Amino acid sequence: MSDPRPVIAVVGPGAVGGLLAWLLHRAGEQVVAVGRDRTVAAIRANGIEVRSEAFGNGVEQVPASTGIPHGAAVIVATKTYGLADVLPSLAAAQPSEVLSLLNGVEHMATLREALPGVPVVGASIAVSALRASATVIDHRSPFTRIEVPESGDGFATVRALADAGASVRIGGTEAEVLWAKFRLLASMALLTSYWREPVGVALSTDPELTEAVLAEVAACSTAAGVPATAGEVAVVVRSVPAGMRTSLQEDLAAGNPNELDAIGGALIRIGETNGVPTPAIETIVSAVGGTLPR
Ligand SMILES: NC(=O)C1=CN([C@@H]2O[C@H](COP(=O)(O)OP(=O)(O)OC[C@H]3O[C@@H](n4cnc5c(N)ncnc54)[C@H](OP(=O)(O)O)[C@@H]3O)[C@@H](O)[C@H]2O)C=CC1
Ligand SMILES: CC(C)(CO)C(=O)C(=O)O
Repeated sequence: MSDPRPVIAVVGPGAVGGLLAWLLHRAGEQVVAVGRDRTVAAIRANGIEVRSEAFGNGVEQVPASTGIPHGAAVIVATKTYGLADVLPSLAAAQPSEVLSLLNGVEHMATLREALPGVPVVGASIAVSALRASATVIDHRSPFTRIEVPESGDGFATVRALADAGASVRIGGTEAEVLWAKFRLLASMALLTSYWREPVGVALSTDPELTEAVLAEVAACSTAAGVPATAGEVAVVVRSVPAGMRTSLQEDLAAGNPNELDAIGGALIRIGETNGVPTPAIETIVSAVGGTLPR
């Protein structure tokens, strides 16, 4: 007899969460988009619309709620700065599992501390998605790749995402998965935000600064237990399409709340803890946001 499919709650139905909730609902999963009042009201009124070359265009009437159903299998897709606000309701819902798709490396400790006894796994997602409005999502990348560590093998959310059409790869430790994404994201996000240019121009404008950032990111990764060289980071970063922009850059340009602290701040904190100097990253963080960590 096959396992009954659990209710899946997507907490944070923005660009990433909305896209995944839409995909899951289209695939026939029992999915609920869990958000704040205005977004929930908008989804109830309009459904979630996705505009995507990869998946096609369409509206799905995804059920929406401000509360997490008890015992649900949860996908967390808030921004890092929104995580603290959802932790109490997440803990109260006693989820059967929690799959985090947040960018960054510091949030997993926070999640685990709030959810003792709950299976929690940190995965990463490579996708380019942007909200055109509260309920309309532009899926701009031809890919939607989710990297899940070995510990997430068997998660109902992972199986459902794969069945719904996301490209899911399972392998490695959580630290390896999160740092692989973080090394790429942090290098690109800091340089694109500093130069206010797409990746290609941001990497080539000041080669010395670029090399310094890549070396500091690699050194922090190594210090955190996931060895990497600047050369390895450079190969991955240089394989990204030159015209790509990052969500940190977009958020800073729009004056929106942003993940500068979860990206640059985290690297500076990791450097401080491990005796790794991060002068280039500090210069960029000060210049773009003035938000140096405590
Ligand atoms: N967009 C992308 O292409 C990519 C994003 N990521 C990562 O995925 C994560 C989500 O990003 P993204 O989807 O772009 O972000 P969005 O801002 O589009 O969506 C975030 C969602 O989280 C909700 N949220 C934020 N703060 C709170 C809060 N305090 N309480 C409850 N809900 C909250 C928002 O609520 P509301 O609806 O009320 O605004 C929104 O629904 C981030 O860590 C990002 O770095 C990773 C790869 C690519
Ligand atoms: C790496 C990138 C640009 C796309 O996946 C991203 O995660 C972001 O901009 O937040």
